[in-house]
Order: sequence, then C-alpha cells, then structure tokens
Amino acid sequence: MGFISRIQLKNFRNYPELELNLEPGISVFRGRNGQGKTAFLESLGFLSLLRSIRSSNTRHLKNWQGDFFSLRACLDRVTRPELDLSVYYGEKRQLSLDGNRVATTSDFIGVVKSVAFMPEDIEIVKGSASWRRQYIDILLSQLSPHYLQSLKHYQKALKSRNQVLKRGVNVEVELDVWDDILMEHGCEVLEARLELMPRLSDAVNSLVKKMLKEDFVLDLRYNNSVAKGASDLRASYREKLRESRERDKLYRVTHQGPHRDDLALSLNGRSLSHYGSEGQCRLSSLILKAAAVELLLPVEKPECLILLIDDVLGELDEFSRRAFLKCVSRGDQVFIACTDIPAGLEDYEYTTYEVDAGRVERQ
Ligand SMILES: Nc1ncnc2c1ncn2[C@@H]1O[C@H](COP(=O)(O)OP(=O)(O)OP(=O)(O)O)[C@@H](O)[C@H]1O
Repeated sequence: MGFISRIQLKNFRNYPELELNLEPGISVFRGRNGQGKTAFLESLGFLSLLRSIRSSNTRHLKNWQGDFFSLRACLDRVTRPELDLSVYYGEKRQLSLDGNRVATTSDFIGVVKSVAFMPEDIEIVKGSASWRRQYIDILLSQLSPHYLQSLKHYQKALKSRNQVLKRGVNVEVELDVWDDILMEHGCEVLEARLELMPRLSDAVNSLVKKMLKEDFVLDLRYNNSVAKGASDLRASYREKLRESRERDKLYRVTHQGPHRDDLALSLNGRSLSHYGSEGQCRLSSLILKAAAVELLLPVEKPECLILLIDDVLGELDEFSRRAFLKCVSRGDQVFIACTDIPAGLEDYEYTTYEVDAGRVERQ
C-alpha cells in the first residue's frame, strides 16, 4: 500500500513544467480535448513501466521544444519511508531511486505497479499477436522482476542469433552456442507464461460473470509450438530449434520460440477477433486488463498499484460500468481522464483536477 503524493514533469509532451500534489484513491482529470489528460496519465505510466502506455516511441514523449524530458515523483509508503523516483531521458537515460543511480530498468520497473486502460486496448483482441504478447509480458514483468530479466536475456540472445543468421557463412558453431542460451531463457519465459494462463483465465471468467449480464465464457489459449504435447520442455525446445535451423538459415531469422507465440481468445467457443462484435471485443479487452488488476492486487509489496483509465468508461453500459468501477476502485490510486465526469462515479469519493493547455489545477 502506498500512493504517489507528488509529481514533477519537465518537457513531457505538452507539459513544459508541472508540479502537482496528488491524493490516494480516485482522481478525475477533466478537460476539453487535446489539453493534456492522456499525457498526464502517460507520465504516470512511464514512471511505472519506462514505456509509453500509448505504444508511442519514447522520443515522442519529449516536448517539441525541449531536448530532454524528466519525471520525478514521491511515493508515500505506509510501512516504509517515502521514496523519491526520478527519470531523465536526454542524450542518455538516467534512473534513480532516492538519489541513487539505478543501472538496470528491471530494478526500476515494478516499484510503482500499474495497469492502463486505453482505447487502443482493443488491439489486444483485434490486433496482431505482438499486442497480446505485450499484454502478457507487461503483466508478468510486474508480477516478477525475474520474468523481466529472463525476457530481456531472451530478446538479447534472439537478436544475436538473428545477426549470426544474417551473416550467413560459417555459422554452425555459433548457432549451437546461441541455441543453448536461447533455449535456457526461452524456457523460463515460456514456463512463466504457461503458469500464468490458468490464473488469468480464472480472473477473466470471474470478471465476465460480474461485468456481463449474459452467460458468456471467455476462453484463453496460449498457442505455442515448442510446448505442444511436450513432457520435457527443454528437450522439445532444442529439438524445434534443430528442426527449423535450415529454414532459419534460408530466411535469416529465428522461427521458433516465445517471440512467435500467441494468445487465442474465444467467446463461447468462437474466435473473438473473427466473430466478436465491436462491443464484445472492447469489453473483452477491458476485462483482460481488469484481470491484470486482480492478479496484481494480492502481490505482497509495500509499494503501490496505480490504475490509469483513459476514455474507456463511455462505451460501457450502466451495468458493466458500475461493475468495472467496483473492480478498479480497489487500486491504491486510480486516475481517470475524461471530458465529463462519468456516470457511476457518484458512488465514490474522488478528487477532481481541471486540465487546460498543459496546466492542471485541483478543484
Ligand atoms: N511531444 C509533444 N510535445 C508537445 N505537445 C505534444 C507532444 N505530443 C503531443 N502533444 C500535444 O499535447 C496535447 C495534449 O494531448 P493529449 O493526448 O494528452 O490530450 P487529451 O487531453 O488527452 O485529449 P483527448 O480528450 O482528445 O484525448 C495535444 O494537443 C497534442 O498535440
């Protein structure tokens, strides 16, 4: 339990400079279109994950006039002293906690945990497999710093193996070395993803019951060629890499592994992306994100879970909106961006901030 009590932005999107005290619980950021509501949520998301919640490139976050951006926040914690988080992105990146330099991103990510609900979340259902892998990776990275490390090692090994494949001559011995490394980290990634599936599925379907009046079953199936029917994951992984080596050499890219996996989603037995209505796809993506909240809430840590909700309440009917608000109101801090106060919020206490052309004022 904890909350971000103060935030300071410099050159972030349309905020040349902002200093703001924040409250625990629900905060509503209200303003006309294009004033900086999403940008503010994005700054909080960046403090948590060191990436944009809008899936933009980090260089888009820097104000058009500036040559760096920086974020600073103070985290109030119940059982431990306050913690000062600082992020600087200029020519070089600098991260620090309480003034001490943090060398690796995995030591920074997860201090503040977050789940963002954005209009583009529909891509988790309708978009390419990379959206679904990203959804799983962000959740698992916050559940376990070890996962983030395994994933980074895997991605590095994959890049190196692909570079060897691109070179194309006298590569057999080098490929043998990279196959071992890839298999080691790939199995860690794969095991964590496979272990997550039953828990995620349970959380999703208990939310389906709470948020939808109809009797729906939202089925999640992790599609992976390495683990399929394998009793020994490592042996199967090695075998698949060996099997596809000639093809990898021909196309100069690694075909097997968790970087090619997908999460198949179906509603009442039919593929969501092929048969689901727009509303069913939107609601399913929202439920997947809400399930991430359910899994992150019980993590025993004195830090905090922030929820960033941008423009997704308007499309829910009253029944689903109330159930959704009930679920997300359990976050330590909930930030809602909107043009008008959403219906259903009158049941909760909340603080309102007015956003106007890169300025934020508490009402
Ligand atoms: N790197 C940047 N530097 C300066 N301004 C930017 C940058 N990126 C985006 N902007 C501008 O910041 C403004 C705020 O954008 P933002 O998406 O936060 O608005 P919003 O209040 O969420 O609007 P909406 O209600 O339409 O979603 C926009 O006018 C946008 O063009």
